[in-house]
Amino acid sequence: MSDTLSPIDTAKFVAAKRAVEFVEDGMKLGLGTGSTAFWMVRLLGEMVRNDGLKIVGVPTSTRTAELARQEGIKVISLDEAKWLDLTIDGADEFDAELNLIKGGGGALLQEKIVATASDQMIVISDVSKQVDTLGAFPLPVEVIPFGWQTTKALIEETLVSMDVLGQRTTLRMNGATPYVTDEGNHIIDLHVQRIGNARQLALILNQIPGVVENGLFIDICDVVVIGHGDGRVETHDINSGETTEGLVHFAENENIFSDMGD
Ligand SMILES: O=C[C@H](O)[C@H](O)[C@H](O)COP(=O)(O)O
Repeated sequence: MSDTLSPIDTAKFVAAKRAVEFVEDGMKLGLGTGSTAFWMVRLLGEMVRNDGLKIVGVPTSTRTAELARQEGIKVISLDEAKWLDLTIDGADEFDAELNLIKGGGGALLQEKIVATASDQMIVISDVSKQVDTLGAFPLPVEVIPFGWQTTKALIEETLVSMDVLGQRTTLRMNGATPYVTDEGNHIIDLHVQRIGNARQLALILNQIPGVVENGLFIDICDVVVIGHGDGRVETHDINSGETTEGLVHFAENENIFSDMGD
């Protein structure tokens, strides 16, 4: 459908384009992180500059804060906002109940705080992230650097005690050094293959000393907008049970594609 974007980027773009239709004047928005959320922030920037949309945004990472400012979106802190109308963010996996794995880009902690402090969370995703059971994507767990090897061992013991299929854990690296999150923490990725009881695992992981937060988002997401490479979008609302389908039209020469940077 698009000569400018690959099918995967088209899918991400159309999901974002449909999701920003939920945004209304005066809203306080949570701004997600990642390659799908990138389009959402770009589109909101256009709406602010061209249509006079009045919003304030609470970013979920330093990357998103920088992009939002570049786009002319007024950025405030969560403490200034206190509560948000809507958060739009990507995900690494989502299931039929709209439970999620997030944190592939390392931003899960701020993302979970921001999404939880929102009346509504919309996930934007390409169709490849839809799964029957969460867990094929390695589950990120944010840990404090102090004693991280002990925390990692405790996480592995927990996986064994819960009989989780696949108990390998790896410290996320950034080249030769451990990856460091915006909060100065590390991330341990859990290669569990399949998470039978995501609700229970999310609770138990957070009880391990040294664990700050895990990437399982349970009962937080309200709506998922799924984009396809041919421009189709599906929207599922978990609260109303409503599902809609449509086609998002966009012009190849939209300004938004002219300075994509990367
Ligand atoms: O930490 C990163 C976030 O949870 C992202 O929303 C998630 O990894 C999906 O990112 P992307 O849209 O780039 O696939």
